[in-house]
Amino acid sequence: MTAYLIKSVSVVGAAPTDLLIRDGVVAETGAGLTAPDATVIDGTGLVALPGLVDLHTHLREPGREDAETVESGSRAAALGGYTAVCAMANTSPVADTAGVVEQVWRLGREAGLVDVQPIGAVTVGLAGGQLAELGAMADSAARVRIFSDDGHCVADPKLMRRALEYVKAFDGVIAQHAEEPRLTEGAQMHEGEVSTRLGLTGWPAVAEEAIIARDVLLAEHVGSRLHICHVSTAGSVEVLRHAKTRGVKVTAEVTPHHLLLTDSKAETYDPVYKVNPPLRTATDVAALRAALAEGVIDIVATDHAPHAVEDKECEWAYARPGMLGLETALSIALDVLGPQWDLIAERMSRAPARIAGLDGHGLDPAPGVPANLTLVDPATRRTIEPAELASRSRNTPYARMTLPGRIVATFLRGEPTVLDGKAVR
Ligand SMILES: NC(=O)N[C@@H](CC(=O)O)C(=O)O
Repeated sequence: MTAYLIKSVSVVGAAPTDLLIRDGVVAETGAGLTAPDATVIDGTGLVALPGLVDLHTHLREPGREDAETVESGSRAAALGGYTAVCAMANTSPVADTAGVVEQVWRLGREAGLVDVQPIGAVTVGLAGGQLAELGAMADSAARVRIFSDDGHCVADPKLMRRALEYVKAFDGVIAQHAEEPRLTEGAQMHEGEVSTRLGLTGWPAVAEEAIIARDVLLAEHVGSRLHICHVSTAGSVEVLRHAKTRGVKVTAEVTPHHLLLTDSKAETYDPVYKVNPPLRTATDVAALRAALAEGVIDIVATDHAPHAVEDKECEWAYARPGMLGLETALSIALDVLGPQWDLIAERMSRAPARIAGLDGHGLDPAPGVPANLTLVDPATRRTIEPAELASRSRNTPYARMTLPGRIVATFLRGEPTVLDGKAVR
């Protein structure tokens, strides 16, 4: 195993120091380190962060390997500074059995570029009718702790209650896609001034807020852990604030795109901006940013949703919802939050690792800690070219935008997955 000596790097924004990586761990930190056998990396101007952890990634394997595979998604993740991703269950077949979650887990190990932690479905086939084999998935080699029907809401309150009760036994968490389906029938975009003008059916904010309100009360009643996927409205923030004040065990995520883009993008009729939940208003964006800074929203999660060209480059009404996220998330966070490195480390690494219970991840580089880390160059700006992305899909909403920050290197247990901004394999 090669040793790496990173010279003069700022660890999470602190004064520059040297980091020696050896045998999979951070062996030493301090000024003026030497190690004749180590490969030296000049860290001047770079920031070392604990490897990023994504709680919400769609890897599309099994079933839609034309859009993404575990390997291509893992490479995109590593290039984005990630060392662990949680793979959503809406594959084909659905990850609702021990067999499928073990398959995804094994493919992740074989790719070896990030730790892939499968998420299990809450209900059989994501159909919302009966609970999936939560216990078997938890006991499997994949050790599933997060369950989600993401893409679909667990709309039946009784099933949601059962699921919360079930996972409590092993400190699992239900990650809810909060969307009251009766309120979003035929919805194409956020319900508001722009949807009225464009004549597109709206997805009202209340469809999200009503489910979050119901589920924080259920989680409180059961005493179980609830996580809310892709929070998108100012009203949701208020419901979450209330729940947290009451001590409900609820955590929440926001996506990079909901922190940056608004429903005005729909005016282009370019389906690259079609996503679930939809892009909202500038007021919502401001509330989400404030909630993230304050901690009412715990984490940034990408909702990386790759889609094949034929599913995106068509009429708006027929396009699938979803956007790429892994290779641009850190840049968007830097753009939105500025160089608040401790906040970025907390919201994109430490907190998601805690929620997912991922050992060895989300730990600041320090002696003895597994060397899962990423090196960021905050001074470089780069222009996003879809053709250059490692993802198999091209549906990035940031095409040809110039964004701050470049991932220079990523290490997974001491081995580089990215060096000089390029995937090692
Ligand atoms: N977020 C998205 O817009 N799409 C997700 C699932 C979903 O609809 O939430 C996907 O799997 O493509």
